[in-house]
Amino acid sequence: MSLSPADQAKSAASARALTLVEDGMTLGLGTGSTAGWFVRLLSERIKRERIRVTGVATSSATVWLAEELGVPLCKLEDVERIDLTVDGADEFDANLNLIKGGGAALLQEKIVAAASGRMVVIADDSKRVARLGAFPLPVEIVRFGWTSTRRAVQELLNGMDVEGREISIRTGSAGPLVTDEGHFILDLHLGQINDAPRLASALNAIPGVVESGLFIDMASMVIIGKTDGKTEVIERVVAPGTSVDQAELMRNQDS
Ligand SMILES: O=C[C@H](O)[C@H](O)[C@H](O)COP(=O)(O)O
Repeated sequence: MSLSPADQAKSAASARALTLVEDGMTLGLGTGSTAGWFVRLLSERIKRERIRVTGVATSSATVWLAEELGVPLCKLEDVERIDLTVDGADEFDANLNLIKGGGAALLQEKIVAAASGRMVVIADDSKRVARLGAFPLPVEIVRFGWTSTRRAVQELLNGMDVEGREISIRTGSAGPLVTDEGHFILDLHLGQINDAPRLASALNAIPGVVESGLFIDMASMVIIGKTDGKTEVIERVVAPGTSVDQAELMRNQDS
């Protein structure tokens, strides 16, 4: 079966991430089309090599896919720690900060990433940006009083160093889309975010905001799949959680 260039890139990044998986690991399984490739390749390796790994899914969609493919799952509440999480992203920058949540799974994804020893992002080149913000930033909010929360987010944006300030409520087939955790999603059309860590903290301080799709200092590696099947790895040398200013990034070209 010949793959489209996009799938070739996603599968190359996923195959490279799979080399980080060791027998006995507990794995965070991300959500989205790229993470879906990883789950598929993982399932093939489990069958081929009989490795024993357990997955913690980050959405109902990933639970469904993993169960369909025979990848063993457990709940996050049943494990003390996740060894490695592999997930996609909507954007990443040179500091390995991310925008996630295009598929509405940002909350479980962030909880799982935070519980992981290591978060590895798999992506194609289209996700690489000089500054985050061209992709609308998803913000998960509770349904109660959601218009008040939207107003508070709007007021916050008026004082923030961003290019655009439009906010939309994400809709599904029957009104506002409801996430796996029962919340709504606001999409913030910001164009360019000039201080992502500051915006992330300020959003999280608004009552009614559950989480934003800004993943700051959480990823330790981004694997970029290319349409020719090659990969490029960008790795954070210092431990995740260390400030961006101190982070030294290392680039490797792979074949
Ligand atoms: O909520 C969805 C996730 O954050 C996805 O990982 C993200 O949207 C990237 O998805 P894809 O790999 O399909 O571009």
